[in-house]
This record gives sequence, C-alpha cells and structure tokens, in this order.
Amino acid sequence: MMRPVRSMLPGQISLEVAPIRSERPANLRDPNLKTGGGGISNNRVTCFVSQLSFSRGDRLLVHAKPSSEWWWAELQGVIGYVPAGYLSQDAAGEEEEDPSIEDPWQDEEYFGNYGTLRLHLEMLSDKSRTEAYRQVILSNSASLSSKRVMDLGCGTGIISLFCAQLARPSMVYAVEASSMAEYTRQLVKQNGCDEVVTVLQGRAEEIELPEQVDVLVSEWMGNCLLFEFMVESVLLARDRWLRDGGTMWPSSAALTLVPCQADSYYAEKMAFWERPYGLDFTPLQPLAQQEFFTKPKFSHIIDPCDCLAAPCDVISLDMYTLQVGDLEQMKGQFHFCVEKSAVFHGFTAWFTVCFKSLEAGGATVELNTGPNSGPTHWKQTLFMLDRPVSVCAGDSISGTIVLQRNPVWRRHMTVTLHWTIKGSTDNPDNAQANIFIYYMHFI
Ligand SMILES: C[S@@+](CC[C@H](N)C(=O)[O-])C[C@H]1O[C@@H](n2cnc3c(N)ncnc32)[C@H](O)[C@@H]1O
Repeated sequence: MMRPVRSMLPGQISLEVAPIRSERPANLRDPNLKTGGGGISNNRVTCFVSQLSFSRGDRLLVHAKPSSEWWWAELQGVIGYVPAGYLSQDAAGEEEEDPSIEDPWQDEEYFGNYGTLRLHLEMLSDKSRTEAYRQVILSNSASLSSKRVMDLGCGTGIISLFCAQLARPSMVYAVEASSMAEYTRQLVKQNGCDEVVTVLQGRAEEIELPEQVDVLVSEWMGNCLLFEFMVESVLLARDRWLRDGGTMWPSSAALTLVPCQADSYYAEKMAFWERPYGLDFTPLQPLAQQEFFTKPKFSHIIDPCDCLAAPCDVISLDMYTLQVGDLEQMKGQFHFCVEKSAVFHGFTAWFTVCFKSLEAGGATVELNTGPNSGPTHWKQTLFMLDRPVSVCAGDSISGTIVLQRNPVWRRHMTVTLHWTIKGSTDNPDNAQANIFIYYMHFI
C-alpha cells in the first residue's frame, strides 16, 4: 500500500499540497481548513496533514479506518494519517464521534450550489461539452427509438431535452437532487417534452423508477476527472437501474498527463519576488513556493507548445466494469520522452470521455478537455514542481500517479505524483535521477 506520509529520504523532495477551490462545484467546503459555522465545527480551525505527528500517551480521535495499516485520526485540531499499529484502544474503550464530520458528502453545500444558476450557466455556455452530448443523442437517434433512458443529474434537463427532441425514446427519467429540479419540470413542459420526460427530484441513490432503463447517460466529470466523485452515484444507479446489456454514456474515460513548462505562471508567482521595485524580496520565495506551488492550479490553460513530451493516459475507466470500490485508490504509470530542451515546471492533467455508438458502424463521440481540442469550462489542471528543472531532448521522465480518495470527505482526493528524470546518454550532465514526491489535495 502507498505510504500516505511525507518522507524526507536522501534524494527525495516531498511536498504536501494544500487545497484550493475549483470552479465546479463552487464553494464546496475546504476539508483541509474548517472554520466554525454551518454546524461544521465550533469556531475551531482544523488542519489536515498527510501524516499526523503524535507522541506516546497522546489520545487521538480516530475518524476512519481506510485500511488495516493506516487510520485517519485527529489530535488537537490536526487531522491526518497515523499508522494503526502504533495505537491502542482507549482504556475506557469509548469511540468518540467527531460532531464536525456530519456530512462527509457535503451534500447540503454541493446540491445547494447546483440549485443556483451560476454553475448551470457555466456548463451550458461550454459549447464543446454540451454539443458533445447533443452529438451523441443525434448520431444515435435511430437506436434510441422506443428506448428507456435515465439522465442522472439532469440539472436544467438539457440532455433529456436533446433526447426528447432529437430522438424518440419511450421515456426519459430525468433525475436531479438539487432544487433546480423544480425549474427543470417547468422547462420540460415549456418545451413540449412532458409526455416523454419525467423529472424526479431526489438523490439517484434513493429514487425509485418504475422499470429498468436501456441507457444511462450522465455528465458526472469533475476537475481531474474524478473530483466531486459523482461517478459513484452513476455506478450505483448502473447496478440498480440499467438492464443487462444496457448502454452507459460516457462508456469510458481517461485521465491524461504531460510534463510541461509554465513560464508565465512561474514568473508571476515566484520570479516576481526576485527584485520588485529594485528590492531583494527573495526571503519570501519559500513562502511563495508553499502558498502557490503546493496546490494544483485548476483552470490552467496550457498552450500545446508548453507540452514537453507526447501526453500519456495514466488512468483509464471502463464505465461498464468499474466498481465503486475501485475509486478508493487508482494508480497509473507514465513514461515520457522529452522532445525539446526546456525548463520543466510541472505536470498538466486533463481528461477525455468516449460515448460508444449504438448504430452499426457508428462513430464513437469523444469529449476531450485537452489543449488540442476546443476549450471547456474544466480547462486543465497544473501541478507545479517546487523548483523548475532543466531538461533536454531525449531525457526521460517516468513515474507513477496515485489518486487516493479521502476517507472522510468523500468528494475529495489526494493526488500523489512520484517520478524520476533520467538524462539521455547524449546529455551526461543531466544523467542524475531526481525523485520528487507530491501530495495534492483536491477540493
Ligand atoms: C455536472 S452537472 C450536469 C447537469 C446537466 N446534466 C448538464 O449537462 O448540464 C451534475 C448535476 O447532477 C446533480 N447530481 C449530482 N449527484 C447527484 C445524485 N447523486 N443524484 C441526483 N442528482 C445528482 C447535480 O445537482 C447537478 O445538477
């Protein structure tokens, strides 16, 4: 099992990456820094770390036991992993519940955000995304005839409306947990689709359908593909409501990574401190590194010229066979051959989803959020190194990525990148191997 701690071994650099907010869903509470209010905690600040330090005799509150080796525990407002073997049960044998962890899915906040127009405006304004779903329905219209469809997380009902208007399904069950469902009903009626589309308000895990469906369609993808973990709801609905041999849209998904340069971001956040107004502000650079580079930068737009190698798919999901348990920890590998001499500032990630065709010989529709496709509201995600590294054409960058789902805050995950750089034989100056370890918390 991955050791979920920071280690400082010779030749290793490790960084713990603090959380930041993503565009979508907005304001999902930062699990790494919780302040009072909203019934979340009592005006105390709780800090999350990868590994919790403790001494003999300390009394820890255990929140979760994600594995037999590593538990998720709290000591004096700091929460992190502890090796289970170092703990023994309290003499009183009491297992206290932390009242601050009431809603690990943060549903009130999450569905509260989807109950407002801001996110729906952002999603519907995203032409690449919305047109891809429209194209899926249009190019499969003949096969969708008389089919029963479930649109999981229908939002304003856009995909259900495409189904009703572009194809002739017998029924579309449009499921939406947020209060937007009340408006979706009106939109369905307003557009004359109420004979085909039935809006069901509730969590997909809890609603009852009168029958199984032939097609389960959903737009569930978050930043770095998995953030939000709405995919869990899709898998549970698949197992319950999709008939044997039914269709999943998307049918597959992949997370892609590339090493990159990020000159302007580096200049803006780090080089800035070198000589502002003719003064030496370099003592602030370690702080800048901690504040800006130990978090992934969401909404990054990478210029294809900044990619230092051919991108590599690091995680691939088959939506027919993927299991909820698989989401706890996903591992991938990468090997890049550097194509040009440049400064290596970090890695950029994005995702692609595919919709297999129901028509004989029909083309698969693809929604690619990478730099060589149309822009989307997800943009890309940048992981900065703590220090840039010069690389040369022919060098190789190889390593692993681990997406570790947060054992408490179920919509969040940690991304760990571990890699080595090997200089090409043409470039002996760069033949040393560097190992960096990153821990990145997504919220
Ligand atoms: C990314 S939005 C997509 C909305 C719409 N399908 C579209 O394409 O514009 C996801 C929607 O799914 C809803 N949702 C997320 N999890 C859900 C669940 N378990 N049950 C029902 N709705 C859910 C959210 O409230 C949100 O409106």
